Amino acid sequence: MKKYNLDENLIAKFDNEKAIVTNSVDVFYGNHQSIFNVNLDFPRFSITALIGSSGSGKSTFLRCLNRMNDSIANVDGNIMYRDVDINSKKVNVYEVRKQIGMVFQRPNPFAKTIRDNVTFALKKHGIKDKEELNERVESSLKEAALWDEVKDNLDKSALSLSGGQAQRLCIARTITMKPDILLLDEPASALDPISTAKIEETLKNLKSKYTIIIVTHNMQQASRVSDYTAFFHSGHVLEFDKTAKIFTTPKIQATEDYISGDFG
Ligand SMILES: Nc1ncnc2c1ncn2[C@@H]1O[C@H](COP(=O)(O)OP(=O)(O)OP(=O)(O)O)[C@@H](O)[C@H]1O
Repeated sequence: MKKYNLDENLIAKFDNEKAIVTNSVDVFYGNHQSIFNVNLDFPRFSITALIGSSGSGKSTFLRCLNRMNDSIANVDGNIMYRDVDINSKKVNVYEVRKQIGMVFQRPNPFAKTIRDNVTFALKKHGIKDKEELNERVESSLKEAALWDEVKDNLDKSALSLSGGQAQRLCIARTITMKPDILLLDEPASALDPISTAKIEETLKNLKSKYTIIIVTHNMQQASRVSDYTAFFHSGHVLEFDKTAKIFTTPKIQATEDYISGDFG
């Protein structure tokens, strides 16, 4: 395995408004440290890709951003969202997840109707008005680019959807809560190229309303959809910059080796 200089990290800062900022984030699974001193500013209304080889810490870091590591790891450092450190145990995790939603690698619709998948969380939060629920179903499915395909079958089981449709339903289910930030952990890795293209198109359309942070192994996908890219290696972020820069003129050898496939 090649050795890279972990001190040589190049984290660009931008003037854009920030959606979420991490300061000195370290993550420990028991005694094993998986994330080291990550300081990243995520620009608002843009897509940031987290790239890096398997085990480099992308998912662990992503999960810190809406407290999904609470029961499995110790997370140190500050994660600032709207002037609040959401890593503080005093902060209500359910409130955090209302603002910062997550979509997982495998589409995981509930064994309910398409409509009920979208309204489930809304009803839990006390929204009962039928008209409002119907409006939210339509607008969320439209935003997730699924409405045209399912509008005549809203009361059919979500389990009858294809993998790509189910993943767009999971996106609709998340955005129906009107979050600020959408986290996606390899959302297209289980999908065929056509479904993947639809997800990518959907994400590009969503970034006018949401800040999106996506973990991907797929370099073409990172270069197609993202505005910014963070390169993870052994739990460190070695380089963060505009995606166009990372993919054309990376500043360090490790990034160049990773994106050109000459890494390990
Ligand atoms: N639940 C867990 N318990 C203990 N160690 C874990 C756990 N999850 C991840 N790790 C360790 O943390 C490190 C980072 O893993 P993580 O899954 O975050 O990397 P990744 O870059 O997302 O990898 P992949 O691309 O394969 O999903 C690895 O050493 C992994 O073994």
